[in-house]
Amino acid sequence: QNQQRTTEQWRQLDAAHHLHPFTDTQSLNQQGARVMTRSEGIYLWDSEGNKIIDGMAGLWCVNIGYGRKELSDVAKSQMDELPFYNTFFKTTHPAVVELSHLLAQVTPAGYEHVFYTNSGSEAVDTMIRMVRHYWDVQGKKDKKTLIGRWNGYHGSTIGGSSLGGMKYMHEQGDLPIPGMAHVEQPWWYKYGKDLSPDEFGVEAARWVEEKILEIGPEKVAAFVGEPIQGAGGVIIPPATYWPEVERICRKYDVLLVADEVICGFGRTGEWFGFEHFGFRPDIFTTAKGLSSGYLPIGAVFVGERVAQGLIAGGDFNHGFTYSGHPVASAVARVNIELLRDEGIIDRVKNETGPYMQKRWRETFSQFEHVDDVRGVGLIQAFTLVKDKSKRELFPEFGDVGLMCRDIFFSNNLIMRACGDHIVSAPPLVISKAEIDEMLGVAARCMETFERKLKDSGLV
Ligand SMILES: Cc1ncc(COP(=O)(O)O)c(CNc2cccc(C(=O)O)c2)c1O
Repeated sequence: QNQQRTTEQWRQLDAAHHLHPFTDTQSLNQQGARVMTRSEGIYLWDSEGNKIIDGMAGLWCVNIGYGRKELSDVAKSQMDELPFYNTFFKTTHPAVVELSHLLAQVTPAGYEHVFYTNSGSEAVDTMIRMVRHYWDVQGKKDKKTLIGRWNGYHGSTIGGSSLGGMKYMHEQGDLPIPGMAHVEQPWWYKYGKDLSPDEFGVEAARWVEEKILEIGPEKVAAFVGEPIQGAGGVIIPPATYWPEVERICRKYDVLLVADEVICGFGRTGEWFGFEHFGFRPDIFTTAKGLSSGYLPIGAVFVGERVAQGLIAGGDFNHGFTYSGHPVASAVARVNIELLRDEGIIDRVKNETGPYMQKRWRETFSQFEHVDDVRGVGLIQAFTLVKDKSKRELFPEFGDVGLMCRDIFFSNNLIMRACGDHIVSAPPLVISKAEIDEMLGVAARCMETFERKLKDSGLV
């Protein structure tokens, strides 16, 4: 259906008209974008006919894998029947009702209410407004500040990027907005010093208590965190971290929010990351795996306490034209039904996740400049380090990460460099054979990388 063009023609038109996200447009246009034309399972094909292993499931989102006709079929039939209607002004429609009913079944008990958005960022901004409105309705109008983590990622809207802890995003456009605070991330490898991971987990959670006391509990509305920090480098907190954070939030009556945009819908082997780590958020935000990226949709799940507060609180003046969009809702419903009925999440937990974690460690631990090889379910990473024996990172954090990522990419394997962390989050349908194929390519790339590293004089 797209007009057939040469790669060069697509690149030229793209360079002439298309501004890409998170991109230095000038440098991209010098080298030209890679044109992805079609996909199937865990594979992509580009306009030059290269078959590519998508070790990142797009952007951590294509949980169901590419090419599921059940989703395109339901999109067409819903679009033919009711392509759009809004959920403002006392109207609803079957597609969003059925999705909401299904989501109440796949979430643990106590999360019966869901608000829809078009993205994870909008889900985060919705949460920010909900949290502040909730405390207003409770008569605690000073309880406004939200605490996040440095290097946390909560999207690109003004609210999401303020709550996020990416300093380069704050510097761009005079952020954060008022009422945002940050604590250090629970990254044992860098901050753990001589503490054991379990000791460090409690220590890192105490940073939250210190921040609450510094601001004043009567001013702190919520603590917000990704169960595993994704774009911040797949920072997996020690098991002691989240239960301690939950205890602290309850102690000071601070709402606990999980940002499940990456961890949600099976990524860790549980439906949600908070189930893996054993805590219960008051609210959690989702997007990505909700529709497996086939159509844009996000959702905010509201626990009983906040839901009752909002429902009793009169007009909640917030929402989007496409909140609960019929076609996105129908696609999300079928996506969730497939994840559930095909037992995909159980397989991640009991079969392909453990296999990936075993093979991932076997493949990468052998390399001289790789350390902190880690992962849960089907989200995994390692860190490129200057000297393993001293847990010494490279001084210009990020340069070698890009070098490594480019070697994978030119060998038709997509992994992601977050600083000097190399991370992967493939579609949840990846088979054991495909895991072996992916890691076979990766191992050869790492041999090339270590040769290049030695030639670079960086080590
Ligand atoms: C935890 C979390 N919260 C919110 C968002 C924002 O979602 P939207 O993008 O749909 O507004 C995200 C998104 N995460 C994200 C998005 C784009 C790129 C990368 C990367 O790691 O390269 C990560 C995320 O990972």
